[in-house]
Amino acid sequence: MAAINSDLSVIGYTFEDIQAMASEVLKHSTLRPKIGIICGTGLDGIAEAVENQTVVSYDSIPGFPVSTVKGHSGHFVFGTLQGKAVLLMRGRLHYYEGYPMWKVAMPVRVMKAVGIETLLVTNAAGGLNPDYKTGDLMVIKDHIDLPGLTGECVLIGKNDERFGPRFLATNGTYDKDLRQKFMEVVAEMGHADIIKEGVYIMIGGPTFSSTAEVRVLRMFGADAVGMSTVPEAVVGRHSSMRVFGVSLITDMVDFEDGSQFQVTHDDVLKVAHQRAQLMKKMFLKFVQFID
Ligand SMILES: O=P(O)(O)O[C@@H]1C[C@H](O)[C@@H](CO)O1
Ligand SMILES: Nc1nc2[nH]cnc2c(=O)[nH]1
Repeated sequence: MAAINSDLSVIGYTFEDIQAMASEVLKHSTLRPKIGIICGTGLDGIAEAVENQTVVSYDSIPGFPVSTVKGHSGHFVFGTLQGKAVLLMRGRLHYYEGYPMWKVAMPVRVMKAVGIETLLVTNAAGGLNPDYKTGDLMVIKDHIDLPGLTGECVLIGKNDERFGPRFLATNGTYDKDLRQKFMEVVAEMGHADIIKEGVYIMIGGPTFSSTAEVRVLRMFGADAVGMSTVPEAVVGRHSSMRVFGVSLITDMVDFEDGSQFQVTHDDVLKVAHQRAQLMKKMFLKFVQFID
């Protein structure tokens, strides 16, 4: 009798699958971007600033999963930002939507096959660090892959070395120069007061964390909690991309027992929309410095 799970080929897309999807995406534009941007929940305002846009809907790419979450519209946008060719993902995939972890970050492999070398990732997150406030931005200096630590690492499954190495060091995932440049840009724009640098912890979601859980997350050393980004950043590094991530703090978690405040997805979207224009301006300045 065959061993259970002996067919490892069912885990993951093949190199050829990814190449085929990338070719499909590339058919739609003559641009060959090296900068890729993944827009977090409600944070796709940056797409408005993209000039010479070509939109490629995920559902038009054979085999490509679709986004199902409010605030994630589900298409790639080719175009230029400050004259630089970019490829945006308006809509990401989350583990809690029911996708296996290896599928959640497969668009990053497609981006790599398209030619992306620098990956900029945004997300909406809850603030755990008591020095933060709603509306702050946290440049991600490191992450805690809670699903990964508990056996749901995005790189689990058969490894094709053409994607990257079997074993990956994930310290230093977030590019130091890009982090520094973003902080400088924001400070020059007069917003040094809202910019922080910290550790993002990924939970599987879709539940927002309980009071006991947020205490644990803080004890682990995390400054913000969210439900995405880490698989994308890990696959980005696995693909030898330069990775940058920034979290918008959409709410502050409450550590007190009996707290009446309960965050909702609409609260997250509201703060994301309030900050959309500012984030757009920051990214417009930031991309100028990316080679
Ligand atoms: O895609 P991101 O991580 O920005 O989305 C956050 C986390 C959940 O998907 C959602 C919760 O409101 O926002
Ligand atoms: N509290 C909290 N707020 C969020 N905003 C976006 N994601 C999250 C999360 O996981 N927790």
